Amino acid sequence: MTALVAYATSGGSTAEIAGWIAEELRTAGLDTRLLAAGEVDDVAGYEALVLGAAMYAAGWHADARKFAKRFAGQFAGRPVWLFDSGPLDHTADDTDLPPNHQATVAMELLQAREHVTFGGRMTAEAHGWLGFLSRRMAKEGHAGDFRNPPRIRAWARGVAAEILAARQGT
Ligand SMILES: Cc1cc2nc3c(=O)[nH]c(=O)nc-3n(C[C@H](O)[C@H](O)[C@H](O)COP(=O)(O)O)c2cc1C
Repeated sequence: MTALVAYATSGGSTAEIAGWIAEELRTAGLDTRLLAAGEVDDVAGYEALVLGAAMYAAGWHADARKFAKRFAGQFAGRPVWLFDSGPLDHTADDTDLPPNHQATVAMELLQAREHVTFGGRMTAEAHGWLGFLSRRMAKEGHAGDFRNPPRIRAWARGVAAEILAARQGT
């Protein structure tokens, strides 16, 4: 049995968070695949899903939105968790941020158990459109890494425990 950790990213920081989560699932003894959301074309074989999205313009990264639509209803009976990463300050750690509209839709489509928001990261070194906008936002004082690996890893250990508990129930 294999868990899937899928992520939607433009600058790579959400992919890194997904990697930390996958590491914790593996440490807990779960066989785990880590894939970009756009690379997933079949979900039939997975016992559980963690889907993560970078947040842009108050919404979810398009690859995560498309994933939720493509696989709507296909995780029935299997546990699903959603996370997003975005705020360039400490609000995600200090408060329980509610899911935005697109995350709420994804929760319904995938019948997710839980949604959580983690802080984001922005560097001025990104390329292309992201680099252009990031440099502008960095000048306004928004650059930085607001991810919290201990919090993310602790959350992932809780997810792993729930996946293992779900196995007992089957
Ligand atoms: C143009 C732009 C728009 C953004 N819009 C939001 C937003 O609406 N809400 C938010 O929480 N974070 C926003 N962010 C911050 C990103 O979500 C954050 O940098 C995130 O870590 C990026 O993830 P990625 O590196 O995986 O693409 C924005 C960043 C950029 C560059």
